[in-house]
Parts: sequence; C-alpha cells; structure tokens
Amino acid sequence: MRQSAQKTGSLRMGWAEVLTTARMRAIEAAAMASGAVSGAELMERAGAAVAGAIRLRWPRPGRALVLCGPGNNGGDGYVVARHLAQAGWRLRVLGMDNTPGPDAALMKQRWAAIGAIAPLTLDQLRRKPADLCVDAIFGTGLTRAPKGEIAAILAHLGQDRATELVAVDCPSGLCLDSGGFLGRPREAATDELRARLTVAFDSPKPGHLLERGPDCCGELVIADIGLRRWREAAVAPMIGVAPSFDIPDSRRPAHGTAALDKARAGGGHKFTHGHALVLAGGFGHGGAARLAARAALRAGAGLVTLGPPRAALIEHSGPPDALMRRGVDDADALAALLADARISAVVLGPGCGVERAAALLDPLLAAERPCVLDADAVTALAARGPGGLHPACVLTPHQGEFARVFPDLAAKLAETSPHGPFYSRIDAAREAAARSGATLLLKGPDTVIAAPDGQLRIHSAFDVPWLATAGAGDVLSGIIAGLLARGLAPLDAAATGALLHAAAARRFGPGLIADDLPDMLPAVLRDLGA
Ligand SMILES: NC(=O)C1=CN([C@@H]2O[C@H](COP(=O)(O)OP(=O)(O)OC[C@H]3O[C@@H](n4cnc5c(N)ncnc54)[C@H](O)[C@@H]3O)[C@@H](O)[C@H]2O)[C@@H](O)CC1
Ligand SMILES: [K+]
Repeated sequence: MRQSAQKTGSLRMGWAEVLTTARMRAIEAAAMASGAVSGAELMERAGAAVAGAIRLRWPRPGRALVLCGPGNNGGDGYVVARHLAQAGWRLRVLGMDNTPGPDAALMKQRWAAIGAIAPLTLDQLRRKPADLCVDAIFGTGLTRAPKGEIAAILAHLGQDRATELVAVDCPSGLCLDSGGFLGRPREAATDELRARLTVAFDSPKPGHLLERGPDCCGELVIADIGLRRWREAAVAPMIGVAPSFDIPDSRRPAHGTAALDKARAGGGHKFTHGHALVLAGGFGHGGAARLAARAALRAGAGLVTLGPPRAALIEHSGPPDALMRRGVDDADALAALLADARISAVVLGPGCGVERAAALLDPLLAAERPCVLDADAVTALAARGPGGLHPACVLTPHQGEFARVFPDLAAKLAETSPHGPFYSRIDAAREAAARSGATLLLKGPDTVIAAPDGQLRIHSAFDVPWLATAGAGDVLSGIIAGLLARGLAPLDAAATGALLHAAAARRFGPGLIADDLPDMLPAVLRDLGA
C-alpha cells in the first residue's frame, strides 16, 4: 500500500474489513435486492469515484485513454470516460465488441451518446499516445487467464512505463482473492501491470494486499459507494469470518489497542502484566533470545526471564538489568520451571538450536502455556509433524519454515493456474492453523495470521522494506510473547504484535537494525495511546 491510502476516511480507523470477491458480490446483490439502490446507480458511483480520484491527482486535464472490457468493470470505464470528458479531458475510448450486461450496456450507451468507441485491439492501443490510461478491462469477474488479443494488450500495458496507468478495481489479470496474476508465475515479472493508482470499491480485497497486489496496484484508494449498510448487515454464512488488515501509519487501530487497553486494565502490580520466559540456546548463540527478551519487556510484560543452559548464563550478564536470568538445562528443568503458574508466556526457537528446541517442545506443550514457536522450534516441529499443538501456541514461520512444516500447502501456494481464484496465503494460513490447532502467523510484507477457528487478520507492511533485517523475526516473537504474557488472546497478540513491529520499523526509518526495534516500542505505544 502506498501512502495516500491512509488519507481515505474509511481506512483511517485502522483495522478494516477485507472482503473476498464472493462476499463483495453477495453484498452488492443484497443491496440491489433491497430495492434501495440499482446496479446502474452503483456503477455510476463507482465510475464517478474513479474519475474524482484521477482529477484530484491530475488536476490539469490531459489526454486519457480508457480501455473497457466485456463486463461491469468495463461499465465503470464508460462512466469514468464520461466524467473525464465533462471535466475537459480529451478522451479515446476502446471497448470490447460485445453486448455486456444491462448496467454496463447502459453506461456504454450513455458514453456513445457523447463520444466514439474504437475496438479494443493492440493496433488501436498503439495508435496515439496518451498521458493517462484507465484500465477497466477486468475486475472481480476475472475467472481465467487472459488470452489472445487481450493478453497482448495487457503485455503492452505492462511494458509501457511511460503512460500513467489507473486501474479500476485492480490491474486487469490480478486475482483479487490471492494477489497473483492468473496464468502467470507467482513471482514478480518485468512486464506485469503496474498501476500508479487503483480505485477499488467499498473495501479492500485480499488481492490488493497480498503477493503482487501492493506493488501492482500502486496507490490504493477505497471508494465508498454506499454499500456499508449491507456489509455490516451481512452475516457470517455468506463467506465466513472476514480478515482484517492494518494500514501503515494508522494512528489508533481500534481492535489492536482495544486488546491492549483490556490487558492494561488489570492493575499496577508487575505480576498482573505477566511473566514471559524466553528460552535461549547454547553459549555464543544467545543474541536472538536477548532480542526477543528485550522486546517482550518493551511490549509491556511485567517480568521477563531469559532461560539459556546454565553453561551459557555468563553470556547474558550485560544489560538490560530489568531482565532476569535462569539456567534451563533440559526438558526436566523446563517442566519444573513451568510449574510456576505465574509464567504466562514462553518463547521457544530463536537461536535455540534445533536439537534443544525439539527437547524442550514436549514439556512446553504439556504445560499448555501460551507460547510463541519460532525459528528452530518451527524446524523442530517439521520433524515431528505439526499435530498436537494447542490454540494458545502462536507459530511464526517465514515462507521457508512454513514449507518445512507444511510442504504440501507451500507447494499449492507456489502453483500457478489458468483458472481463478488462486490458492492464497489466506487459504494456506487457515489450513495450517486448522491442521496444527495453533494460531499461525505467516511472515512477510503481507503477513497473514490465522486462528484455528478460521478467524483471520492480514497485516500489510510493504512500506517498510528495511524491516527485512537479521533478527527482526526474533523481536517479533518477543513482542508477541510480551502481549501474550499480558493476557492478550493469541490472535490479538499475534496481530497486534505484527502491527507494533512494523510501526516500530516505520518510526525508525531506513538504516534500522533489529536491536533498534524494541527501543522504538515506547514511542509507538505512546502514539497509539496504548
Ligand atoms: N456489480 C455491481 O453492482 C458493481 C460492479 N462494479 C464493477 O464490476 C466489476 C465486476 O464486474 P463483472 O462481474 O461483470 O466482471 P468483470 O467486468 O471483471 O469481467 C467479467 C467479464 O469478463 C469475462 N471474462 C472473465 N475472464 C475472462 C478472460 N480471461 N478473458 C475474456 N473474458 C473474461 C466474463 O465472462 C465476464 O463477461 C467490478 O470489478 C467493478 O469494477 C462496480 O460498478 C460497482 C458496482
Ligand atoms: K481493471
């Protein structure tokens, strides 16, 4: 997501609902069935919103080329053309030679009354240069990979970096349920469509936030077209629980901080803020655990104990003095330590060593304590299989670790197909959470967090590429553990943790190293009013 998405009123509140394309269609259908609004009215609002967003960014009218596809996305395009022409733009409209549905047909007719429609062909596209090109070829109705002339047109648009591209709902070909381009490899490609601006309707879709979506949509604007009443009335059976996402720089993410407020309401004693235990590895490998422990302290855990083998205790004698240290040699020692019910969260994995992580996993799981399983603990899980976890476990794999534990799901995630929707990171995280019985946070700039009951959050942080730095994952584990220790539910702890982690990186800026992250947390928490 680029910067000005934050300026749209509906997104400023922070956690927002993300709609799958099926749910979006159901909401539109409910609105139209109510008789309160017609499909044509919705299309007028959608097209007007796109034209308005264009005029805000390019106030001086120029030459615009509008490409209209065979369905309602094309219908929106004809509305955009009409509004831009009325605002003094010089228009060329290329349209598919078909009979669209009644709403799009009406919009085509309304445009035809004031301007020409040339055929949507590569030849026509190349004829005259334009300052701006509006892509209204395909939106949420894309079911299969574009072929033939349309594929050639999209390839041409992908290669043409000189014309500003504005996408209606999405760059055409993008699968809005996954963020991949149908029929193309899942990785970035040099000729993929890169819009400067994408105007989507009512709510973001997963494809705007995942995989190629953020890079290819450019600045994302969510236009309110008056469907909110039906979205809020929509009940779960339509499509299950909708995921949420965070917007960079949002000041007060309602749900995220609500969870923190609740945790803080416990009172002032250090034990009411929980006690996090961070298990560390052998001598010389303690840096990762120290990062996690510092982050757990900064995230507000009342007490944090670092637990290396006794022989490695000496390595941890430096600051912070607020940190407690306790030797944990083996499984028996951990079981004994966890007999203290005041230890309310545990981190296992960062810098731990796979063998030690595997040995400590059994007593940790037996204690049924909220825990974060990261790094070497995830690798250790791969050997024994992901079964037998519990919902208070938060598993935090990056893509590579995910593939070790869930190779079949990772393989599905890498697949491309000519038909949509693609198997998405949402599908993979949800399936992995259900299979393991744990809360799963699949790391990336497009972090997806799934609870075993199907609840989902998306945390989009494409604007902080400098967060991909050694040790940042260890800090994330520590933040989540700190929040778990304070009593947040696993899904809230993981989602709020991802949000605080990215916000800390954003506040620091480029040049960040993982050591800087924990110490940015007080400022971030202050900003959030938490
Ligand atoms: N339904 C509504 O009330 C509203 C819809 N809106 C617009 O409508 C769009 C969805 O409209 P549609 O459902 O008509 O879908 P699209 O306009 O995205 O495209 C669907 C059309 O393309 C065809 N198609 C799909 N894949 C193809 C391929 N690979 N090659 C050739 N043809 C292909 C389909 O058979 C169908 O005719 C949204 O993205 C949005 O832009 C907006 O106007 C808001 C209101
Ligand atoms: K489009």
